[in-house]
Amino acid sequence: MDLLERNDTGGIAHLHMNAPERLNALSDEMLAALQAQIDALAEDRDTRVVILSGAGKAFCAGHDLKQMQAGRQAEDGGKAYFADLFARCARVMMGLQALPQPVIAQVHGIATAAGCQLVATCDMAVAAQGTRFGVNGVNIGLFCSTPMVALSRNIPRKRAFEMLTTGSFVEADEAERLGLVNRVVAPDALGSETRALAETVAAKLSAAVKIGKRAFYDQAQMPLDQAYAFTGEVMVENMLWRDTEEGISAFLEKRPPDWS
Ligand SMILES: C/C=C/C(=O)SCCNC(=O)CCNC(=O)[C@H](O)C(C)(C)COP(=O)(O)OP(=O)(O)OC[C@H]1O[C@@H](n2cnc3c(N)ncnc32)[C@H](O)[C@@H]1OP(=O)(O)O
Repeated sequence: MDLLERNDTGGIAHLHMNAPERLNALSDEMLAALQAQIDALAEDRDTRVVILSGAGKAFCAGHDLKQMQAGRQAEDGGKAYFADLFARCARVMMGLQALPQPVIAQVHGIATAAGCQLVATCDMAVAAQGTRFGVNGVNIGLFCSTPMVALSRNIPRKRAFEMLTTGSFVEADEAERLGLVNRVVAPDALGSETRALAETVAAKLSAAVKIGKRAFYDQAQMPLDQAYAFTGEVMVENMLWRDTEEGISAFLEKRPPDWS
């Protein structure tokens, strides 16, 4: 059984973390497996949408605490290992955001610490009722500074700060109100609802979704005037495609588009 299973159907790549005995903790091996899939997906022209889920009773419980304790046995107390670990984790998170395809987290059970960071990093998320979200590193004396980057950019500042400093969990309904997840569904409908969202996006003109995803994050870094100038250029490029001409013609002629 692979640590990270991949199943491709209908232009949707489903990545399934499969280390339930450690609640899919982000071990060195799990980070490497995620990075390998990110590298492959970045070059994959057939995949339109990615789903990320976890096996067992939790989506992901953050960094692997057993490996972290082992890492500190090195002569330098683990300094080099930890620096490398957080750099590798950051590369995975930034890689997910930089993927051309939208990534949807399919979340159940618990998503905590770097696991909650994964949810915040994904472009969209669907959660099962009963899922709990936290950044509870502070409970073990480890402030979740790197998860803070994604969390503070995705939910209101004061609520992010409270989660980081109290280590307390947020229930699924509140996660939806905060915008950490798009929707909360019955546990037995989690797979089908996530798949339906993925299929809706996969049915759009993939090239448009892909330049749109890149522009979504790039423009967020810019002052207002630059953001309008930049997104205007993106739209000009998009308008010049034959498939966009076809999409507009199809609308005007009241027929489905026939994209290349
Ligand atoms: C900058 C970012 C930093 C980080 O990400 S640091 C990691 C921070 N993460 C945590 O502090 C979470 C630690 N885990 C927990 O607090 C609890 O778990 C949960 C609340 C998530 C779930 O509790 P429950 O449902 O009671 O499960 P269970 O019996 O504690 O866990 C099942 C098995 O999974 C192992 N496990 C859980 N989390 C981790 C982890 N993060 N790294 C490695 N192993 C983990 C346990 O030890 C245990 O294993 P066994 O059955 O052998 O006793």
